[in-house]
Amino acid sequence: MTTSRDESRAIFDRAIDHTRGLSPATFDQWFGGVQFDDLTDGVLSLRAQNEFVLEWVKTNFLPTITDKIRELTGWSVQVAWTIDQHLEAPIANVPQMPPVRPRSLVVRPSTTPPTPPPPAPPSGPLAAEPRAPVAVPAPARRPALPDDLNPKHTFATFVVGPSNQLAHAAAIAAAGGGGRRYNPLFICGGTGLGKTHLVHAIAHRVLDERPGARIIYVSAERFTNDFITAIQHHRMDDFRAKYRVHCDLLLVDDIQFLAGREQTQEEFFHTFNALHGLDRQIVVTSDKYPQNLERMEERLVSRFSWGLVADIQAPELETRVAIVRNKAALEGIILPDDVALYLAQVIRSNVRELEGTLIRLAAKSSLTGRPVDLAFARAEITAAAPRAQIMSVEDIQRAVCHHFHLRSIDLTSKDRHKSIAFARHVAMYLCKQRLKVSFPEIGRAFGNRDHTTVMSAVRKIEAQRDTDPQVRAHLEALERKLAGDS
Ligand SMILES: Nc1ncnc2c1ncn2[C@@H]1O[C@H](COP(=O)(O)OP(=O)(O)OP(=O)(O)O)[C@@H](O)[C@H]1O
Repeated sequence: MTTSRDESRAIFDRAIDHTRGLSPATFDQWFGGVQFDDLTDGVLSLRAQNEFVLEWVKTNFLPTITDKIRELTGWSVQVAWTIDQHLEAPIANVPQMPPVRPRSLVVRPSTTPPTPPPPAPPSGPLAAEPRAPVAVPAPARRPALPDDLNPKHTFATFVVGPSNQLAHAAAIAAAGGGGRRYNPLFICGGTGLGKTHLVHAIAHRVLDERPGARIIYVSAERFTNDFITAIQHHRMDDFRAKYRVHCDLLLVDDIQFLAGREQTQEEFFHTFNALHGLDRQIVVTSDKYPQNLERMEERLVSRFSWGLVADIQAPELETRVAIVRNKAALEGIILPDDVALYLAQVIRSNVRELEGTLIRLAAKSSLTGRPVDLAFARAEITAAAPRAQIMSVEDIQRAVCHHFHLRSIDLTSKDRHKSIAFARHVAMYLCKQRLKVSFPEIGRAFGNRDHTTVMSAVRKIEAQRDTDPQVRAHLEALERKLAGDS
């Protein structure tokens, strides 16, 4: 099939619109450095401003674009690239400033009007910079909070329990609040467990106590986009000054986003070294332990472990109850104790979900005029949540016993017979997979075993799942059973 230039441009535009729709802000950042040349008989000719843009677009966007073109035309698309520093008609118009509201906060020291500088500690990461003239004036009092720093995420609203107390204490120390300070502080844990909350709390605390402190709070994605914009606009000096010099406290959320982004990792490595060398506090969050970060340079991984790695586990029942009560009080929701307990019992996987359910119940209650009582909560949750979410450890134990023809007491007993131990390990693994309860909680439910026993059981089954077809078959059968039964 041969197409006219207009037709091929129209096809390309449709593919591009589709791709832009998936992530408009990121798209515009990148496609300001790409130009369409031609699309003829399955050969797509593109121009990139530099190699870096080319690589990024090729890795992150091209598959979506070429898939869409294939869908529209049936062509199996080949891409021909040219490097051209001076693009005449880039696909996206790049504004002078990054196109999205930066998910970062930079607080610069106050210079005008002259006000007494905030009391600075004699030394340490948050000590005032030598009084270099700074171009951007900032308010002398605590600056207004940007949207991306949630005003509710403070230490005061964070409920501390065994699952998060180390991370909490370390966060307080990182904010200069006493205790041994670790640099970097690496906070890791599953989704919705309070990592971002703690990082915001650090920023709030520092801003309260030292309004002049220069804090950068940034997601790793934002850091990446800033970096790219700086490269595109030849503003690397500004970028480096911002991150390496005019920064007393660097808070980076979701560092796992840097996976496989080698050049950004390299830049972050140097940023890290510069700040660490000046003893400026660095706090990083991640959904994984440093050593489990994939496609991350070894030297970065090792630096992440230089200070303290503090993990957050799924909260225990008591903490969940406290969180849900706290949230209700903050939102002005009247929540009877039995409903708080019920919610905490059935929603274990993450706090975000727990909070979301509470808000949903409150909204439904005000719409229907029904009070949030136990019957109402039960009915709503059963109707709304996928049943897998409200499955309990006991449900999994029951399913495993049924599958392996065991009695439930076998799983909690001290019996080390091979077949019983294997079934027990499988049950522990499924609890970790499906319920996201903490290792200690699982240990308690399996005859008060130590959390390290659970961790090793889970690891064992993970390894066998990948190598042993029989184990995989058991797991698949159980997964099916749980999906059907639950
Ligand atoms: N211990 C806690 N006390 C009070 N609120 C909490 C606690 N843990 C989590 N939350 C709340 O749960 C919600 C999700 O937390 P947060 O956004 O910090 O999770 P996260 O670990 O950063 O997740 P993700 O990795 O998905 O970004 C927030 O509203 C937060 O305030």
